[in-house]
Amino acid sequence: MKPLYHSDKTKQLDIMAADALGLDSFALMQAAAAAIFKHINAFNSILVITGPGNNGGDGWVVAELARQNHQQVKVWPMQSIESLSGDARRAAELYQGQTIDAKPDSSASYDCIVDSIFGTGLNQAITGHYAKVIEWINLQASTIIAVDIPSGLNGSTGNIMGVAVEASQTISILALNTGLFTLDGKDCCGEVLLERLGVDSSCFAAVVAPDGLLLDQHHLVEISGHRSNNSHKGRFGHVLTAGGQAGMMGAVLLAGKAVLKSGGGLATIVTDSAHADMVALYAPELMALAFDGMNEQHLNQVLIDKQADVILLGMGMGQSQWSKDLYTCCLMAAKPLVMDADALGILSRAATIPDQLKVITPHPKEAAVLLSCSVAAVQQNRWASVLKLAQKYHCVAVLKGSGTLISDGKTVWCCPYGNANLATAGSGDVLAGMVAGLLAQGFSPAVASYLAVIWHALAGETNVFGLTMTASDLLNTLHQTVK
Ligand SMILES: NC(=O)C1=CN([C@@H]2O[C@H](COP(=O)(O)OP(=O)(O)OC[C@H]3O[C@@H](n4cnc5c(N)ncnc54)[C@H](OP(=O)(O)O)[C@@H]3O)[C@@H](O)[C@H]2O)[C@@H](O)CC1
Ligand SMILES: Nc1ncnc2c1ncn2[C@@H]1O[C@H](COP(=O)(O)OP(=O)(O)O)[C@@H](O)[C@H]1O
Ligand SMILES: [K+]
Repeated sequence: MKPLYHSDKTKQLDIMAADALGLDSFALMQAAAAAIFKHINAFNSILVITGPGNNGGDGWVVAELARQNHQQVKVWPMQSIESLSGDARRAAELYQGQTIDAKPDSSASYDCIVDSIFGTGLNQAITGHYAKVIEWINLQASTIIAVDIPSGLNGSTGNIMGVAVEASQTISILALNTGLFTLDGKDCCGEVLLERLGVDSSCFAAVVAPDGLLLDQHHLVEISGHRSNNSHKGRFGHVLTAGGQAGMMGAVLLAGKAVLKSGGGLATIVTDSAHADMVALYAPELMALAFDGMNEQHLNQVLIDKQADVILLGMGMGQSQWSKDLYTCCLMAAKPLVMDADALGILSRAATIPDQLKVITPHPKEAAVLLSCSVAAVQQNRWASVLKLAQKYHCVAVLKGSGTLISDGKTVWCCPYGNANLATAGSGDVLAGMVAGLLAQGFSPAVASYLAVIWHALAGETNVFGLTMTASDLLNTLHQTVK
């Protein structure tokens, strides 16, 4: 897994890399620019837009390399050369080519625009002239290559600070920033490429602790690779999936089916007595158990008789007295618990956190309730929010959304896959069922969570349904990613 760093660690990493390579800071800038230049050396016409700091410095060096390569290149500096300092000033002074001092007229077109306005040094919302230039960049049909970070994107959190470049490609230098992969990061970055400059950034990890780890689809081999032929369904766990009050039966059915689709051996739906008989009509492979709010003892007996390995609680459960009874009853069973949806509201008001709670799977609004803050506060720093969730509830937290984050309270894993086609009713219920299904098969809570998130996101991203995809379609395409 590639380490991810908040952007305030960049300077420290730059110094370590320069040391490791035996370079001074200007030679490091030249090395960074040479690595970026490899990605633009085939374009005919290039406009490099440079900012006030070292990100701009990179741009000036790139432009000079393009000029020496006989490409048509112009620099549009956002600041006069005299106002620059340090390495950026030196880079600008070494540039021998043309500059422009205003927006190109509409007849001029460039195959490629290099965005080297701001990188890790962005420290406030972009306004005024800079904002207008970024808005202009986003209207161009050119290939837009962002140096290090798309200008305007907060490299740590993935928030757009006023306005941000929407790049075709982002070429990160030395290490990847956390903000490239969550919230607005994915929309701003396009394809993310890492240029290590010959330094293995994993060797930094012992000195500068990463703020996150980037998940990779290769982890999915862990799912299909662990089954012996001489095994039976009892070996793959039994999940009790509890919820589904009137009008929301579908949620618990999707979750229960996802338990089986993700390889769980047995799945029982615990639901309102009014619908329990309908479960088999939806999916005959599911078992059903009626809960009428009064017979806790009966449910407990079943939990023991059926030897449920995991309880998944909350999908379509509501917040009524029946819901609270079901919550209480499921907790009495003292089985590993996964909580989603309505169970999270009850958990947020509960006097105690159950010891057996293993995983919570909130979307940002549910996370806000769990952390007693606003949705904006959760999203303002998803990295800090997921850590807080895991630490407060002593379990693995899955903070869903674009760039889902998973944490066990120490490490944060980030899933770079998935797209907005997953923003469809019930897709979170499918994810919760997958987490529980993998947990029941013996994966640890953290591994079950991140494997389910990768699998779910890839299935959503790669299936043929596109935006017509429903949660049921998603269930039916899981096999295309893992068999
Ligand atoms: N040797 C190295 O160091 C290497 C560095 N490398 C490259 O350097 C980048 C980091 O460089 P950096 O630290 O200079 O930051 P960068 O993003 O260029 O700009 C900071 C400037 O922007 C200004 N500013 C900030 N926000 C603003 C706003 N909203 N509106 C207006 N102005 C704003 C801020 O002003 P200040 O607030 O300080 O007055 C300051 O002047 C990194 O991403 C990588 O590309 C590589 O070459 C490898 C070697
Ligand atoms: N824009 C997006 N990009 C990637 N994944 C998304 C996006 N929007 C939603 N998702 C994923 O879809 C699922 C939606 O879950 P949730 O909001 O709980 O929906 P529901 O309650 O309808 O099941 C989560 O796994 C979430 O990460
Ligand atoms: K940039």
